[in-house]
Amino acid sequence: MAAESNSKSGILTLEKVREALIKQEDTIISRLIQRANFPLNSPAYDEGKFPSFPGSLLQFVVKETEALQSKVGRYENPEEHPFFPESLPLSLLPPPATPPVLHPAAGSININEKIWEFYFDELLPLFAAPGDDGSYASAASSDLDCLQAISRRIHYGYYVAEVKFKDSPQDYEPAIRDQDRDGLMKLLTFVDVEEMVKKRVAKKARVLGQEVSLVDNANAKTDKHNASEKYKVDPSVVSRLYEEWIMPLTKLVQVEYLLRRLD
Ligand SMILES: C=C(O[C@@H]1C=C(C(=O)O)C=C[C@H]1O)C(=O)O
Repeated sequence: MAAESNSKSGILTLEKVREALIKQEDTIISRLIQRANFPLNSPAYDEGKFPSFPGSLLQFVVKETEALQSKVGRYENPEEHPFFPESLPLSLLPPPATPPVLHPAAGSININEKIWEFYFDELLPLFAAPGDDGSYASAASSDLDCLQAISRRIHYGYYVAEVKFKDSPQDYEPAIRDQDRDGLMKLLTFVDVEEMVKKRVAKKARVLGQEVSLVDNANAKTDKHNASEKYKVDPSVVSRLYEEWIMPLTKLVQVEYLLRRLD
């Protein structure tokens, strides 16, 4: 998957980086909707359930998919990280010709373990209905699609951090020299932007996840936010995903990157 053009061109502005994050919202929400087409399908996550695989069916799907994607250069993009980095095959393509935009520190910051944990332990049960319809391969591929979109969004924090640093090195450098995590967190946090993000993603979940029918529903016409209206993924879950996990982890990536930015 190609990185957005701003990450390749070297002309990084906060506006462009934020535009890229906004586009990624659509991808994340569409993928959650896709996963919600299947019930939880818990046997896909049981280790040893299928003797043909060493771990769970899900782990098998993720490892095999990542091996293939690694060979075609997916992980040459700094914002793309594998969930199983151990013994991945190398890319068969020549390295990217464009000069790197980021400090090399980006390569050593991978918080996919945290992402994996919250996705399976907390998020998935909030939007996948209980039950088992036997379509384990589809559910597992769909999980990987969600995980990759969320991971990419969170690790995009490198670009956010880089552009904020370049815009005001005089503010960031003292905090970096003091290795002051709290100070950096304060500098890079924009509460009003975060509030807008939460509202926008809930709205997108309402628009992208509405049931479309040829018959007009009188209630839907008069009350767009009717509580009885059914969405494919609950908009409040999407808003919570951003509030509790995506935005805090994007900021964690920013802090980790900035702490190493002067190395
Ligand atoms: C990503 C940014 O940094 C922080 C994290 C945000 C996010 O993850 O959406 C939003 C606002 C900031 O507090 C930004 O400023 O756009």
